[in-house]
Amino acid sequence: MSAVRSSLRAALKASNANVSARFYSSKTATLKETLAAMIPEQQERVKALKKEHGHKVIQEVTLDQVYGGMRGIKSMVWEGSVLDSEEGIRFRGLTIPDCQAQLPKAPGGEEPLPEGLFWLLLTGQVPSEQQVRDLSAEWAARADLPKFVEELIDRCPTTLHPMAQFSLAVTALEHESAFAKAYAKGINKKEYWGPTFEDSMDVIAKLPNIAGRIYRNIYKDGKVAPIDKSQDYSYNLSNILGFGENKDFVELMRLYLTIHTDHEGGNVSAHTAHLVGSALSSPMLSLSAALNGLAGPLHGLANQEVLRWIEQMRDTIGTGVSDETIKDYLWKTLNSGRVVPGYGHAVLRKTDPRYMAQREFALKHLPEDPMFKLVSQVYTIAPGVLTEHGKTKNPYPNVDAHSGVLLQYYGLKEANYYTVLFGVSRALGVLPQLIWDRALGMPLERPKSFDTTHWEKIVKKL
Ligand SMILES: CC(=O)SCCNC(=O)CCNC(=O)[C@H](O)C(C)(C)COP(=O)(O)OP(=O)(O)OC[C@H]1O[C@@H](n2cnc3c(N)ncnc32)[C@H](O)[C@@H]1OP(=O)(O)O
Ligand SMILES: O=C([O-])CC(=O)C(=O)O
Repeated sequence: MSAVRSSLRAALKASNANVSARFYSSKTATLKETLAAMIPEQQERVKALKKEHGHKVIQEVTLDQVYGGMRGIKSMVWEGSVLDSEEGIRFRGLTIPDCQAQLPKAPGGEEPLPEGLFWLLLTGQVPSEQQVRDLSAEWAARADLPKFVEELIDRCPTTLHPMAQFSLAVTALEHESAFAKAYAKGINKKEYWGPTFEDSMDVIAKLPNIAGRIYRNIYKDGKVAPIDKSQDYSYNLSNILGFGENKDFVELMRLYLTIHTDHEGGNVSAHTAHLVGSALSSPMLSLSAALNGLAGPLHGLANQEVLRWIEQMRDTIGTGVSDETIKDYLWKTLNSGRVVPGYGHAVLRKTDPRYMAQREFALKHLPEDPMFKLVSQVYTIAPGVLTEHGKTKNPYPNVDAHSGVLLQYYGLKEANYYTVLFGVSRALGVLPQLIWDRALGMPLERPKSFDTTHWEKIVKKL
């Protein structure tokens, strides 16, 4: 082992690398080692940027933006991904097709492993196959839940929404937080990122057991399969849900968990994780807050709403119907004062590439499924209707317009559960940023607000 590597090892041990230490025997750099090596340079980069350009004015803000959900106000730092309104998301500069081509796959698999995307989001580097295998093994090794969290989930009434159960269980993991314990002992600010990394790895590793247990309790026999330590994250999640035997479902999970991770910083779940984390709340509390935002119907819960809406459409008008019939159905939804779920976006102005990735998966694996055909037909008709309706700035489908139809095809038909899978994936996107927030010493987030009387005075003076 080189001198650099052994001094890194000593530094990491000092920064609470309890579980990671088990993987030091690996020949390739671990994720924590890779990250530790990057932090000083990034700290210097940000320091220099602020010193030289900190005083510059970036943009003007209008009153419409203040009253309009802060759309377009450039006010956050988010390292993992940037969203272009026309092109869609790039993860550390890579598009979804780039990720499909470049990220490591499971043996015999064709879709990227979300472990690789997590590595990419955190470090900006495409990991080697060995690094991804080691990360799968590390997550599997950390997957066990504390007994009281299992009992907490088991005691939830089956009528409690799966997202509420999910958020409860993640909040309860606070009990295990290395960051909260280190803070209570008086950890130096410079070392915050170490226990934040450990907590993030722990909480992500435990999500298949939480998500799987909720599903098995509400919809099945309550029996939860053990984690297979030789398998990847998506296999284990699929297996706990009860779909481990179905290779195509496992492949779908790999794609699903990769593409739902991150969508730059301003979306409700990412922004929430960042905001709550800025108070130095633990990764567990920050993530559970993000999940509560994801559970709203204008955000992640839209995937549940889409499947319900498509099923209601099928039950009302049937399948194999004319375009005109679908058009009428869309108008009925709009005229009743509801949104068309899965369509529109706060930033995107074209079809979401995450929708396209799922559509391509469907064209390959389930081209004849009647529900997929219905979704495809809506895809050709809804943009015209929404344009004619004239309200939405984006008449095209977003990620949530497609996910449900894939899951139902493989037998995961319980739409109320769908956002839990979104939440598992979103954890892999928001926690890397929280680690960087701590490494860069990002401050408490606290924008200025005024009441309407003040705003009236402010704008009248302009
Ligand atoms: C993972 C994700 O979070 S992706 C988004 C998932 N959510 C959905 O699919 C729900 C349906 N879509 C929507 O409600 C919206 O398009 C949102 C919430 C995603 C974005 O909201 P905004 O940025 O405010 O959209 P926009 O500026 O285009 O809205 C202007 C008007 O069009 C309406 N509109 C937007 N999308 C739709 C839609 N799909 N159907 C009907 N009306 C719509 C808005 O409700 C708003 O109406 P209002 O002026 O009466 O308040
Ligand atoms: O970007 C947004 O506002 C919503 C979204 O698509 C996501 O969070 O995945």
